[in-house]
Amino acid sequence: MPDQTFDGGTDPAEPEATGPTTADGERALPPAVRVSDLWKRFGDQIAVAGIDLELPAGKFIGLVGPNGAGKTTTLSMVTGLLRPDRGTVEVGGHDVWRDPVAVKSRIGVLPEGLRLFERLTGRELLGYTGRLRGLPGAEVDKRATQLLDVLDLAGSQHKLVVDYSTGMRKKIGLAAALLHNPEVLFLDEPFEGVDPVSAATIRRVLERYTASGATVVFSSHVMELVESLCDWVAVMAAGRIRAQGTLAEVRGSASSLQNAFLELVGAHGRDTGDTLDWLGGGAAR
Ligand SMILES: Nc1ncnc2c1ncn2[C@@H]1O[C@H](COP(=O)(O)OP(=O)(O)OP(=O)(O)O)[C@@H](O)[C@H]1O
Repeated sequence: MPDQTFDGGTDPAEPEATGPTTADGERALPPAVRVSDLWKRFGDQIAVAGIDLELPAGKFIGLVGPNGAGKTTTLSMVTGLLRPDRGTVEVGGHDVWRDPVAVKSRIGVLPEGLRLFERLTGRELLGYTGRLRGLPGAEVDKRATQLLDVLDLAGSQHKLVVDYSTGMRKKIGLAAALLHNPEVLFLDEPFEGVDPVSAATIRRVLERYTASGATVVFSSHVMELVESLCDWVAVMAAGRIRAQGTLAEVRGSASSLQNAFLELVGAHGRDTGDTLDWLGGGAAR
């Protein structure tokens, strides 16, 4: 359990600690997330086509793929927001659809298209979220103060969420997702629309969180970011997993994750030069 993250006590909603890896990292932990034969179809569109994933505990995990690959659909099913057509998902050994309460007490989620209670202030939002999570009021106050401070939102804590910028919304959403000290944190595009200063802040918080034994799973298109942050990567394209493993395994002999990614999704050397021959100052209007 990553309790030292915010100097918090153990979460009363958490019945037992999973325990971090040993200093030498030798002790094998059960996977944080296990996905088996997961499918989702929207009409004629197969968004997720039978994926299997085993996401190791205590790692910073990147789920990458081109637009429309099925990342959001996968994360929505894994976090219990969208019912799969077929397949199973386990978080910490608990089935997401058979045992949703056990799973939801162990996870934090920053979904795509984050919906927040807009007419609350940032501070009120955290207070409300903490009480919904069953935390005592004094503990919620303490953790909220620390999170607002660390995420550089203390000066805006009494502003209504509706008046927050995109980056501030991501940060207050992240604070709400972390408040109950989850074992696994799922983030859909956490750095999109976030300025470099805020991105560095978010990054520091997440690095500290994983260093204490917790697991972060995040989706992104930004390969440099994934390469610099993640220990473990899953590459998705057209609803399937093309590769999964440590960063070194997925990168293979390619010079960068970006190049490995382009190979894996079949986009290397794609030519646009001839098709757009009308585009540019020298071309006929
Ligand atoms: N509610 C829905 N109804 C119909 N089709 C959907 C729905 N949600 C997703 N899809 C389709 O499923 C496929 C996967 O979409 P998804 O949003 O999971 O991809 P993604 O990898 O998250 O993409 P992006 O990186 O662009 O956010 C796409 O073809 C998309 O159009």
